[in-house]
Amino acid sequence: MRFPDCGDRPIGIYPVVDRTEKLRPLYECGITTAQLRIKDMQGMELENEIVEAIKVSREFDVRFFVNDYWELAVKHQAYGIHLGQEDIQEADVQAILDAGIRLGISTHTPKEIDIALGFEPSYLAIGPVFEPISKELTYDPVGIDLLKRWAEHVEYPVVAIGGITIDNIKEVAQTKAASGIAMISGVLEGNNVSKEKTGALIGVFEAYGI
Ligand SMILES: Cc1ncc(COP(=O)(O)OP(=O)(O)O)c(N)n1
Ligand SMILES: Cc1ncsc1CCOP(=O)(O)O
Ligand SMILES: [Mg+2]
Repeated sequence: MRFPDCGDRPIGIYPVVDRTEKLRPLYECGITTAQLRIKDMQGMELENEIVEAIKVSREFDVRFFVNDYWELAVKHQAYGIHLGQEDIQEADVQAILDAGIRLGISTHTPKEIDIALGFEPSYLAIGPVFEPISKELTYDPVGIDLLKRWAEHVEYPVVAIGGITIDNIKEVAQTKAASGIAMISGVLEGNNVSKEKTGALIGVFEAYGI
């Protein structure tokens, strides 16, 4: 079932945004992987957001993932889809594979890692590394040591997520366990993209990451 990989470059700093308008400033900073995670739209408004996001991501040759809405990602040929543990059980995984679209899966425990490995995904996200800022989770923070230990058993690219900001990213990058480091609030100043923070995050990843 193996899903296509994300290419030779590390996934790198991997912003997760709630609106397409946030993507261009991130791409202008040199971001090469990003995700659109919309929780407050539906219908044509949602589909138009995704179509526009795919368009601007292709313009910058960015590896763009859609969160949750796998049918729209397949319909509009997004680069990839990110699904959670519940979503992956309900999705038509074969249809995603047949469409040649990449698949990222969330994990929070060794059991969930084992489940995700069964899908042979393009990457496997592990989190929350620290206390998450933008999402309430029932899972305890994984921490740096377990991130390293769990990632050792994963032969797919690992993405770390959860509470990661410019203040703590160095210790995550130094594990060299994560091909990608994802965040929601870490690239923002209020509700706007901070090019300064984004550039600093990229600098740390390039200096200490894989
Ligand atoms: C890179 C990355 N990792 C984890 C998540 C969380 O996805 P999911 O479990 O589907 O939860 P929601 O984001 O939908 O609340 C993610 N989106 N991206
Ligand atoms: C969606 C998600 N999945 C695990 S933690 C998280 C929220 C990440 O938000 P932040 O980067 O602001 O902590
Ligand atoms: Mg989701």
